[in-house]
This record gives sequence, C-alpha cells and structure tokens, in this order.
Amino acid sequence: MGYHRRVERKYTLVDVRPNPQATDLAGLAGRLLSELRARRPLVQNITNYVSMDIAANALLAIGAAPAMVHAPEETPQFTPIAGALVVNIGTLSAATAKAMQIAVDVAHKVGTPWLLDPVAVGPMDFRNGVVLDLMKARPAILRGNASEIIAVARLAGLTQTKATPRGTDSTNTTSEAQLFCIELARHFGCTVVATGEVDVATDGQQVVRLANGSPLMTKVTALGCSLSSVMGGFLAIAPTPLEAAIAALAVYGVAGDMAAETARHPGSFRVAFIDTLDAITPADITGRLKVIA
Ligand SMILES: Nc1ncnc2c1ncn2[C@@H]1O[C@H](COP(=O)(O)OP(=O)(O)O)[C@@H](O)[C@H]1O
Ligand SMILES: Cc1ncsc1CCOP(=O)(O)O
Ligand SMILES: [Mg+2]
Repeated sequence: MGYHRRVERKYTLVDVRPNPQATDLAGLAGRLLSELRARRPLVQNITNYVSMDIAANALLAIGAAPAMVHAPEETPQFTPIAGALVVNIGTLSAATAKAMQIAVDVAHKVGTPWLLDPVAVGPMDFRNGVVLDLMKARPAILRGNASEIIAVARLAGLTQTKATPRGTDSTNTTSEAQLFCIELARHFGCTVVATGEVDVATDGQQVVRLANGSPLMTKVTALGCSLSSVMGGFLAIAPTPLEAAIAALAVYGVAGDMAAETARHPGSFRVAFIDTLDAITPADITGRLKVIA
C-alpha cells in the first residue's frame, strides 16, 4: 500500500510508493553496472572547464566512453551517434549556451536521451533563462544538488521557496528538496535527482532515497558534475531514466564509501575514488547499499 502526502496546491495527493527493498535496488544497480561495462556506451558531455578531466576519467573508470564534444558545428552530427548527452552549465557563456541549445534540440529530435546538471542555478538571471530554455527540450534526467533543484522548482513557478545556494554548493538538504523533486518530475515529465548526504531520485511516482557516499566527495571539485556524466552512462543503457539514476547513485555512493576507507584527505580521495569506480563490483553494492524507507 503506498502512502500519500499532501503537496502544494497543484497536486492534492501524491502517490509516493514506499521504497522497493534494498536488495531489489542493489540487484538492479549491479545488473546495470555489468551491462554498462559490456556495452561501453558513448557519452557526449557539454560540460564545464573545471570538470572536463575528472568527468571523462570517471566515465572511463566505470566502463563508458566519454566524448567532450561541444562545438555547434559538430553536435548535429555527433549527438545522434551518442548513447546519451550530458549538459552541465557550470562555466556558462553565451557561446556555450548556444551550443547546448543546438545539442539538446538535436537530442530531442533524434531521441538521444539527455541529462541536465543545472550548476549554480538560482542567483543569476542569465543562467536561469538558459535552464528554462534547455528544460523545454525535455531532459530524461535533471540532476542537481538540493539548492539547485529547489531553484529550478522556483523558476518553473512550482514554489515561492528561495533556495540558498553558496556558489556551486548547496546549503539546503535533500529533505527540503524532496517534494520539489516530485513536482518537477511531474511538471516536466522527467526523472529528478537531488543529491547530498541522502540522495533522492523520483519519476514523480516512485521515490527512492539512498544514503551512501562520503563528505569527502564535497571536497573534491566536480564530483557532482562527474556523477552527472556517470549517470549519463547509465542513461544510455538502462530501461528507464529512473533505473539509470538509481544505478548511478548506488554505484557512485558505494564507491565513495569504499574510497573513504583508504583516503582521508581530498587529494588522495580523488585518486582512490576514480580507482574504486574501476574496481567496484555488483557484490560491493549488494553488501553496502543503504536505502532509506
Ligand atoms: N554530506 C555528504 N555525505 C555523503 N555523501 C555526500 C554528501 N554530500 C554530497 N555527497 C555525495 O557527493 C556526490 C555529489 O553530490 P553533491 O555534492 O550534492 O553535488 P554537487 O557537487 O553537484 O553539488 C553525490 O554522490 C552525493 O551523494
Ligand atoms: C567550481 C566550479 N565552478 C564552476 S563549475 C564548478 C565545478 C562544480 O562542480 P560540482 O557541481 O560537481 O560541485
Ligand atoms: Mg554540481
């Protein structure tokens, strides 16, 4: 029996089914990890300068094939052959915004699934307008930290709540963002992921909350951006965007737990984390996944 919550005026009742069992989710993540490694999906990333290297290396380590192709002259030919497209507005400019819009319009037209990471959305009008324009091309997944997700919900007119981001970081929690995830998922017809100490993923019906990961992951720049790229790898091979999001969060969070057992500081953690993305197995996920009911 699902449980119901009253959400803001638009949806009188939200049918939020309780979490599937941890074993179901761990099994799903393990199967999709094996499939990703077998298929090595090509993932196009139009991303920020800060994350280029680590996002590409995170994709390589997990078993996918990154391509940081962003020129408007090339995306019409590249996006159709990519397994998924990841768009990340971290170091946005008018030129990159134009390239992103061309790529997402092509993706929408040819059916290449794509993910938006709305880095630092909220305080700046230019990137807020770009986010709203990009959302019109219907991403399969919207992945941000809690403040970014609340900011997109406000931009979409779903709430008056003002997020409190600090640059590219969040000061909000995913508990504050969870209902906005559900409303955004229903409003845009996509899967929405808010990450933080607890990660939340929803397609507007089912809500999954995972509690893996280490605080050290917030001390290495662009690990959220790299999560979005890795999530793009799962999006290329998973049956649904929600399953892709769950698998990426499970693999990434468990890898964070494992890396934090050997590295205590950011520099060594960055190395240990990329190594763990390469080494992690389905058994590691089954043994360590933390699902919050
Ligand atoms: N306090 C925390 N404890 C454990 N894991 C965390 C914590 N904060 C973030 N993470 C993890 O770090 C990764 C990046 O998330 P986040 O920092 O929310 O994104 P961003 O870097 O885009 O702000 C996610 O896998 C998330 O689960
Ligand atoms: C510091 C910074 N500035 C613009 S993009 C970026 C990286 C943000 O990475 P993440 O969203 O993973 O924290
Ligand atoms: Mg981010």
